[in-house]
Amino acid sequence: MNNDNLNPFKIVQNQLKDVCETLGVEQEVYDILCEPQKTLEFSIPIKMDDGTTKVFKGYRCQHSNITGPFKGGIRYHQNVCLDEVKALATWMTFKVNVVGIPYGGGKGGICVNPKELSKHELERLTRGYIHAVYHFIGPDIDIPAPDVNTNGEIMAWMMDEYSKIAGYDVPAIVTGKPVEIGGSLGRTPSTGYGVALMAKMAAEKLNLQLQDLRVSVQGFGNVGSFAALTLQNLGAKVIAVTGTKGGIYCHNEKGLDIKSLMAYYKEKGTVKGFEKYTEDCDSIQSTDILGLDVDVLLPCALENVITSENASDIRAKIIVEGANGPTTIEANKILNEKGILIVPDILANAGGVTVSYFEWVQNKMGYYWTEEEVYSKLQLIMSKAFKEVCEIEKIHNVDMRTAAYMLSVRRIRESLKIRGRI
Ligand SMILES: NC(=O)C1=CN([C@@H]2O[C@H](COP(=O)(O)OP(=O)(O)OC[C@H]3O[C@@H](n4cnc5c(N)ncnc54)[C@H](OP(=O)(O)O)[C@@H]3O)[C@@H](O)[C@H]2O)C=CC1
Ligand SMILES: O=C(O)CCC(=O)C(=O)O
Repeated sequence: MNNDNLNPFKIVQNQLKDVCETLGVEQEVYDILCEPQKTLEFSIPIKMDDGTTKVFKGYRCQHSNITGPFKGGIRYHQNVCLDEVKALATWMTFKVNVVGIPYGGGKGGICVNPKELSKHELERLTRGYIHAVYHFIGPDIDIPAPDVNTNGEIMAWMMDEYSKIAGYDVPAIVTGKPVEIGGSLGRTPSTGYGVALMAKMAAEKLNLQLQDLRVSVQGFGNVGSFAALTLQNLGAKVIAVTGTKGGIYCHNEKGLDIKSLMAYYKEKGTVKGFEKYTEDCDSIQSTDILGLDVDVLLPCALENVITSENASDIRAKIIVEGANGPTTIEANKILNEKGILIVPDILANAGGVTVSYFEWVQNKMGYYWTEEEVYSKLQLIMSKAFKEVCEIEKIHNVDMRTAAYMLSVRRIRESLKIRGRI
């Protein structure tokens, strides 16, 4: 029986409460940020391929636009619910303010297992979602993007449907679009790239050499795969990867060949079975990933995977949270006591929204940057945020998560003050 608080919205409210107390800010800061500004909950009926009609539950939550338009992804998953969407939207507000980009926080989702839908059903569902939120979102109001089980193709359908209703092309309505229709170079790998960059900076902080690092990755979707690839390109060895159906572990000194694993995943939709095609590789259970003997652990799947029940098994020196909310509050305490360095989600996975911001800026200018420009601007923003968080960590003798929240809440408070809201 797990006694951890597993409600992500309660978790983020607790995180906010703690940081407001640590900073000693006005009660109004907590009162304004502890609930979203607006949340839309709706039904999306769609015609299935067999002629029947099914109704899906959809959400879009606008947590705060005090520092800019609401911004955040849309998740398609069978566990999507109101409190999860509210939590993810709230984390977005803190995330954009850690990296200092001019956005607020939002998030959306549909309660659906997209793997059970045909491509045509998925397209109708996506277009139905846009019909439901059309009057709620806008390129200067609330800008969706990809999250779990959504991708460039889905963003293209969203942009197309919004533009059809508007009567003209509105590329800046979503980010994470294919480059052919106004997407930014580098957006697809950006979250994983940023996670890898944060792992590199965390290793440097502990005086560890990248070449000596053994890395494990939970989740091999957009974030996990590009984090693994980037770390391998930087010289680290990725020795284990898992997904929902199981995973793989590599015994040799070189680690997994991530490019081949990505090609395998693209074809099969799972990492399971890759061991049959690779030397020195075994299959492992999904749950085995956390306790492996590695230097760096990258949780890149879902919330609440590191709990008080498994935190003491973790042997990594560094955890870089690619996923949003992978660590419960109770587990965080155990990991801190063990002296594990955690780069928190609101910093670690901010590379995605940062390049989304670049995409939106490029859409507004109608002028597009090279990949090198995108990556160099991303590196500047993320390494600056990492250093600012470390500075607060040192001055206040707190962990990196608390420091990241302190940096973010201070910035939001400043905006509230200047705008005359408090
Ligand atoms: N996409 C983005 O730009 C951003 C995403 N994030 C966060 O990163 C996380 C991952 O998102 P993303 O990569 O986009 O999502 P994807 O849908 O691309 O991939 C999700 C991955 O997680 C795996 N997974 C799900 N549940 C489990 C589990 N219990 N154990 C092991 N693996 C599991 C899936 O396995 P399988 O392969 O078997 O389906 C899949 O590989 C989420 O928390 C998301 O909110 C954060 C910032 C930006
Ligand atoms: O790219 C974006 O706008 C948001 C990505 C996202 O949903 C996240 O950072 O969790």
